[in-house]
Amino acid sequence: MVSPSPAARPAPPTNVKGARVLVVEARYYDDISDELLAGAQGALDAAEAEGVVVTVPGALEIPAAIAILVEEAARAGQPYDAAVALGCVIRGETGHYDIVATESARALMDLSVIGRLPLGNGILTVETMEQALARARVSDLNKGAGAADAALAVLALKRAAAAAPVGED
Ligand SMILES: Nc1c(NC[C@H](O)[C@H](O)[C@H](O)CO)[nH]c(=O)[nH]c1=O
Ligand SMILES: CC(=O)[C@@H](O)COP(=O)(O)O
Repeated sequence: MVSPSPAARPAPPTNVKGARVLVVEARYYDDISDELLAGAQGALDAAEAEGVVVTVPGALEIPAAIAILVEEAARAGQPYDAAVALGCVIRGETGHYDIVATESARALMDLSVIGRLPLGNGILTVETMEQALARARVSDLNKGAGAADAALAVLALKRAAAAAPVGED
């Protein structure tokens, strides 16, 4: 089996400075969440974006939390520019793993595509705690930063498209 290696992280986009990013973390495993959050916050800091962190019980609650908070922030005139989902789903004895892993991912994809919301999915779906730690640790695969980087990359694309719509003379 190929061992994953830390992916080279991209330089932060230049047009996301000051972005307001909602970070929703499912604090199901504290040690994992600490690492994912530190990684995501580091990526947002590097891009000079503002992270607003909200905690929910588990991965299944993340999509609804994002949907609710994004809508309320827009209504309040303080919209979020992007969102990051952080969590860890570790397979147990039953099929519940498949529900939690698949449904949270599916709902996040729908939220992002339908809502045109730049969204990074940092919900780990793994077999063991060891796999989770290797992916969560900032000093290792740093998947929290990867999720934040992904959200910022799509936000940069969105802002660039808005600034110069395709086909405009
Ligand atoms: N087993 C894991 C869960 N399960 C809980 C669900 O996410 C949800 O909170 C519950 O079904 C109530 O709606 N959540 C994780 O984030 N990680 C797990 O490993
Ligand atoms: C991912 C889960 O929901 C899982 O941790 C629950 O464990 P089990 O399948 O043994 O109930």
